[in-house]
Amino acid sequence: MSDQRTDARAVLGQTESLMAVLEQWVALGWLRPLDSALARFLDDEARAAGQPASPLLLLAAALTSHQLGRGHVCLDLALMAREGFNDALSLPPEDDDNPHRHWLPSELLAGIGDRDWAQALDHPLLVSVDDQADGQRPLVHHGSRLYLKRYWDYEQGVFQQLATRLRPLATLEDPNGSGARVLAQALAALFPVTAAAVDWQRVACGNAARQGFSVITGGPGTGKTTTVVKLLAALQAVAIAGADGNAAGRALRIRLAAPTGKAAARLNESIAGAVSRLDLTGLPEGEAVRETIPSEVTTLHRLLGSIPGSRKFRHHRDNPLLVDVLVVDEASMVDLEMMARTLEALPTGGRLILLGDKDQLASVDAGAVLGELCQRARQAHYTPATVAWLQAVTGDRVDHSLVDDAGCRLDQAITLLRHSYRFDAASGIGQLARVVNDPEPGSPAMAQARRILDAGYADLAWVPLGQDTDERMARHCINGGAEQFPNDGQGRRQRDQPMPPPDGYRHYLEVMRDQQPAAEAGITAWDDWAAGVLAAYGRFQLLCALRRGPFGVEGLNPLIANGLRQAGLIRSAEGWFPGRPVLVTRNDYSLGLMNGDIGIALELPARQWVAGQERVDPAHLVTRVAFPAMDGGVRWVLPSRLQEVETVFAMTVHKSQGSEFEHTCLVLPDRLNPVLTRELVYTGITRARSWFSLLLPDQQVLAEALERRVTRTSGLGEWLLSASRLTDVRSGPASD
Ligand SMILES: Nc1ncnc2c1ncn2[C@@H]1O[C@H](COP(=O)(O)OP(=O)(O)OP(=O)(O)O)[C@@H](O)[C@H]1O
Repeated sequence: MSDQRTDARAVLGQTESLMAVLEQWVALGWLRPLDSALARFLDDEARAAGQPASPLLLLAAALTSHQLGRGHVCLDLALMAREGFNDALSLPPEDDDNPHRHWLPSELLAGIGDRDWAQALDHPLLVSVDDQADGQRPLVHHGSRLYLKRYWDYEQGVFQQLATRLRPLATLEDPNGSGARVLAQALAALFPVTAAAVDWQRVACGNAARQGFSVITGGPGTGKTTTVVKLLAALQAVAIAGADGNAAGRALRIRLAAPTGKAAARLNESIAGAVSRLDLTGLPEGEAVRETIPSEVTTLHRLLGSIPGSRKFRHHRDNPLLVDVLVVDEASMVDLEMMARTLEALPTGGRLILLGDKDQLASVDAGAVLGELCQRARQAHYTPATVAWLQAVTGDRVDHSLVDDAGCRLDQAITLLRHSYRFDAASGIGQLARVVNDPEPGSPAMAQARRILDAGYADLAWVPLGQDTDERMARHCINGGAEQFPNDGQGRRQRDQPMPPPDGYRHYLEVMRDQQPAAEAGITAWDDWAAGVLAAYGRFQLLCALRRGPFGVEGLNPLIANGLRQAGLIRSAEGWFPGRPVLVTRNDYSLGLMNGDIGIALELPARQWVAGQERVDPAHLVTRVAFPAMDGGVRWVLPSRLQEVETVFAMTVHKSQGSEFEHTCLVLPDRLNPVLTRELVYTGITRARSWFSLLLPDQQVLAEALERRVTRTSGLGEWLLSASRLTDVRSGPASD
């Protein structure tokens, strides 16, 4: 051991030795080339300035970059020492089976203490200490955390922006003032039924109306969309009545956005439905309010005006958005950088309302902003002043167990919707999501999940895969696995209508084959057919945790495609075969396609212009990819124009965020992997609307996944929850 420590000292005593270890970690796939390149770059810069950096500092820089690649905003030195270096850094990766590894982080860093870090990080050219972080030094050291400067700036930007907005608006702060009275009337009209229990949707409307920044969070079907539409109606009622301090009678400019095109399209649909269902009869402004609520949802990138080839946007602090209220749905998918850019582009008096499920997987890129903001949502921590205001304005009396004299400003801005209207007590999907997300203390989450899975819920099936794994997976995904559900998936009803049994991929391919228009049919018939195929595709989706391996996208896609070909449902398993579903993996602004959009390749007659009219040419068949258009129609794209797409018979749970499918099937791998966590399983389950099936090669993998939570290192939650940090913004209400 002491020999090893001496060797480790030697590695950390010489830059070239350290760089050799970093290069080896890159070769093993433990670090990204980017991570070691950063260390090399910093070393060159420091040498050029005649102030060489210590190898320990270079190692810290490479590890900070490594952590960013894993979604952590910074490297937490104290946490690393506490949790163990290898665990905190996930090195070696769990799927690493290379027997010839060299150094482990725990071996290199054994015996490195606070003093060593402090000495190493004391480098005036490379590292600023938080309060001088306005310079250009590439790293920022704050407490036990080390940041790349850019991410420090994002975190501080989000913190500062939220801190200034986290206060009651002056026009609404007094519950007896005219603004609050108009709001109370609007809420009474929008929520006419007064139940004995607290109506959390009404509380959410009150809370969100009260301040410049708010979050409405809740699981699937808890009514986030329904609530935000009522909230917008209430805000417009107050604005039109001139009770919000804005120019009298002017309706608010509202914009709705989501992080991906797919999520935007889905919200587009559900918002339009919720707006049309709004009962406005009790509002003095009545129907006039409906017209002031937009139902068009855009992506955040489009809203902010992305500039191709740049991380910058057209809208920023000096060119803010022209909005009074910005609603961002699926906010769990918004990473720290995007949140910083969005807040920066919001005008000073503009409100931001975030909607999302705090328990879903965090964004792929660094940061878990929604999760951090909502850490204390379950216990609410509302102050007596908030509770009194809510009671005066909404009529709801929040239970005393949720009251906290010491609640901070952030707590007051968060509302958790606590009742699912989609999944009642008879829903296995709802029950399973609940125990996976929030198991009762005292017994393993797996035991609780098994109890639900074995309870015979009509909407749940689980299939332990043993022999003939490939064949069973393919059969399940092609035919829908109805026989795995109680009563063979027969006899369920939905809104008093009989419900068809769960589908697999066979369904949309049969729609494609059986409903294909006659060759000479007109353009509309072909468009309607494509829309029907796309809708049918949405009835089933296979989700998996990984990209690689037999249980990842790369193994499952050919497995399913070959199965479909053998079943005679597609004619080829490769290339642009008719029926190939594709997922867009990168935004393509020229085509108007967004990361996450799904299209299907279809064969149809070519179109040509004859005498000023577009006609089909039945003699000439072409392949085009149909994508759903925002207006409910179809957009056709030439396959050759699609550069960044992949077949999507199997989709990772990460990619599925923001989407829902009638029947969702989740397959887990046969061995543990770092991405397998409770959040991943929860997100997979909650993509299911009516049927959920789980394919398990090894139950132990599920058991272990359910015991692991995603933790992301960042300072945002701590900054926002720290009362002392908020004293400067507690000095008084904001002006509107
Ligand atoms: N207060 C309510 N009373 C009765 N039904 C409701 C209520 N609120 C919502 N619903 C119904 O519950 C379903 C889900 O609502 P909604 O789409 O608003 O939830 P969500 O949280 O946005 O869902 P998602 O999980 O899709 O994001 C809808 O059918 C809606 O009409």
